[in-house]
Amino acid sequence: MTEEAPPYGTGNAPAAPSDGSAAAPVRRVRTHHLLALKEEGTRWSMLTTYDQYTAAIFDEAGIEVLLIGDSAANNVLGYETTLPVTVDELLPLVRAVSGAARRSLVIADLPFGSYQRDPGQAFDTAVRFMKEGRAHGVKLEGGAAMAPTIAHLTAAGIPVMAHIGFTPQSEHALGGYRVQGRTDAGDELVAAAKALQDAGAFAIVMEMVPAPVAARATQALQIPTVGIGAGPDCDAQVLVWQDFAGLRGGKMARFVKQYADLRSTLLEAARDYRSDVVSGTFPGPEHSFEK
Ligand SMILES: Nc1nc(=O)c2c([nH]1)NC[C@@H]1CN(c3ccc(C(=O)N[C@@H](CCC(=O)O)C(=O)O)cc3)CN21
Ligand SMILES: CC(C)C(=O)C(=O)O
Ligand SMILES: [Mg+2]
Repeated sequence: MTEEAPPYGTGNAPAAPSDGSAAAPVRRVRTHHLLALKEEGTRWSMLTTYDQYTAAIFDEAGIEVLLIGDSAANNVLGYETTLPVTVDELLPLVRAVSGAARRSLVIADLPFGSYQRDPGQAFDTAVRFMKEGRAHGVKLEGGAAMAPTIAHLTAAGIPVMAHIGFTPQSEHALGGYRVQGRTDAGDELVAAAKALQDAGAFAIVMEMVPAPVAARATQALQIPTVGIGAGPDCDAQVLVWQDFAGLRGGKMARFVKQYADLRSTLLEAARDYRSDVVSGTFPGPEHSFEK
């Protein structure tokens, strides 16, 4: 006897395409594919995601890499910055995303304080994200000082995405949310990118870096650069999903382009629903059980 699937959730199983077609076997995006894309001059995209439904949708759309950002701190959990979020808070989100993504590469962001002590601490945290969260790799913030940590993780078979420029976990040391690598600090940024590549990183996020500096780093590296506020010449781009989909209100950073207006859509839907409930229009007979 076959049981019908309940009309909710996915049981965290790989999502079937929304057109109702049978789930065809798909090939997972791998880090070496991203390197090959750079070699052939093809750009690729990354979005943050923190739950199974957005993960399944972005996967179906062909987004090559899904990042469970530590930005879940401010975009999901309601903290002001990324600093307070813990490994235990991020792990269930990582598990939700990796369970729903069939094709996208799933990368977990290591939160503040979970990897900076030494390479051993970074290893322990990365292993938790890969064993318990089923991530395919991790991302960590920091310049050349992170090279030994990246070398240690990659030697253990853990793909590592680096993150330089404006690194939000260091906002108090960097003096706030500002563009990094202006003037002669640009040379330092390119040098750091090379050091992280040499340590084994498979890609490097460059956040809020002047476009010419990001272009120079992109040209100097074999591994792909992933820009966010780093101009048009990076090999890939990343945005926080609530920014790109217009879910959150408020002032957006300059680097955000809004591709939808989900906040307005949901606001209108919630108002309509409430008004139907108050007026007695919902539920109707079609939503009721006669016996
Ligand atoms: N929703 C969201 N989007 C993000 O891009 C994001 C997060 N959250 N959380 C973690 C970090 C923090 N990030 C931020 C936050 C603020 C600015 C910002 O205020 N930028 C201004 C000032 C730039 C300047 O003048 O130097 C801007 O206009 O871009 C930038 C990046 C990027 N990340
Ligand atoms: C913005 C991306 C790169 C990030 O680190 C995050 O969302 O946490
Ligand atoms: Mg982050």
